Amino acid sequence: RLGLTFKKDVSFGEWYSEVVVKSELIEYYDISGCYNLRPQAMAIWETMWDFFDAEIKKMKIKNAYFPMFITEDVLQKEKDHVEGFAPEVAWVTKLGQNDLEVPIAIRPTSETVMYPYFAKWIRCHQDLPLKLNQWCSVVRWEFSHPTPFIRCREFLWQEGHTAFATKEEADNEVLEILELYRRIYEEYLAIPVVKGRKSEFEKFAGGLYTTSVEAFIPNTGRGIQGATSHCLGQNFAKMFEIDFVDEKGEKALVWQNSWAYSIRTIGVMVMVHGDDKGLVIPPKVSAIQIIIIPVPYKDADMEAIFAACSSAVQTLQAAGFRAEHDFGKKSPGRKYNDWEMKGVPLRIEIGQDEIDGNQVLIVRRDNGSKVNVPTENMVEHVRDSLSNIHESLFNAAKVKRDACKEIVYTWEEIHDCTK
Ligand SMILES: O=C(C[C@H]1NCCC[C@H]1O)Cn1cnc2c(c1=O)CCCC2
Ligand SMILES: [Mg+2]
Repeated sequence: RLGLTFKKDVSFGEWYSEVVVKSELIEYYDISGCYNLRPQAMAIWETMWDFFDAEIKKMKIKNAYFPMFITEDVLQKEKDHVEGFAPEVAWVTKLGQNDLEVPIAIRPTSETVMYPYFAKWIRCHQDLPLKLNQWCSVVRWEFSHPTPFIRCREFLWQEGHTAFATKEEADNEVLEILELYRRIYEEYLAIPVVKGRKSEFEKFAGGLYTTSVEAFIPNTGRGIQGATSHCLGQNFAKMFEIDFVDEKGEKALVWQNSWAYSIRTIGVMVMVHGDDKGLVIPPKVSAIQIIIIPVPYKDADMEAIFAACSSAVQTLQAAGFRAEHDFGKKSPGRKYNDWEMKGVPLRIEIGQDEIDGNQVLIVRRDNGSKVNVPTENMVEHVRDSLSNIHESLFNAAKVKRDACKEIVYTWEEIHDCTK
């Protein structure tokens, strides 16, 4: 069946579940809360990964990889706040037919895995700062309604874990990382976010303070946490005895941060920009930025049309764009629907008219605008269109968010803006 059966503004939840599948981002899996991430989604994740990984390397943060399994006694070490999460922790209790003597937890996050070794590796102030990151998946057996990308039982994320000699260094890094999260949302996903500090009640229980970037989902009228950057203070240093001999020869506890963003970013992108024709992918993160489609006609010169499509792809790829052609057997109309469903930002149609006029027809996914462009201006028109698409997606999202933003000065004024 062509197109979506659910309308975004009528049945948002059903629309979301349908569009992530029909756009080929996700395939549902037979374990609730787990999903197959298909190449289109992986390409979006990789684009953000490339940006963030390059940026943290500039900050001299190194990637490592720690085991996913945690013994019970180590996990309980962080008992105060793990208690609150205990139901979410998945345990390995059997190997083959045999029960395990001691059950082993699957990491829901890696503080308890890493920090005993931070204690071992940090002896004196020359060992500081210790700044590690890992790209991995974590498991949290959530019981509330699972949602692809947004609330999964296993999800891809990065988790950064850093240790410093001084609070000042930690405070600075918390905000440097938060700025990178803002950039991921605003510069890559065209989604406006609000930076802020969580209340004592909402902060990460194990930390000193929590900062986050908050996005907004117009269809639910609710904010959503986009990514978090925590200062842990010396809480974990006390718990895991992570101390060092400072310049004065005295023992001191380290100051730590931990920070993460996950594939939830992709879910927010779908929710904010998608429409009733399917996905709308911001150009920076789209695996294919321009799809070129030949438009056959009864007595058209198909050879010339296919050749023009291939050369347009070459030209655009040479200019640094991710361009592909669709020479499939489907009708042009079917192809338009399929690529609109997949959210490709620009479509170029080339038929006999375009051959005769030495031009291309460029169609924008976000606003459906169509324009004939002389072939020699194609590259610069594509460049302008892609950056304009990003801007207009961002501005549209900002207008919707600001319509639901109120500045309040008293607790009484806080109310649900969808009412
Ligand atoms: O994971 C964090 C804090 C921190 N972990 C590392 C990356 C940044 C930040 O998310 C909070 N948290 C959330 N969820 C859980 C735990 C938990 O500590 C521990 C038990 C299972 C579920
Ligand atoms: Mg949770």
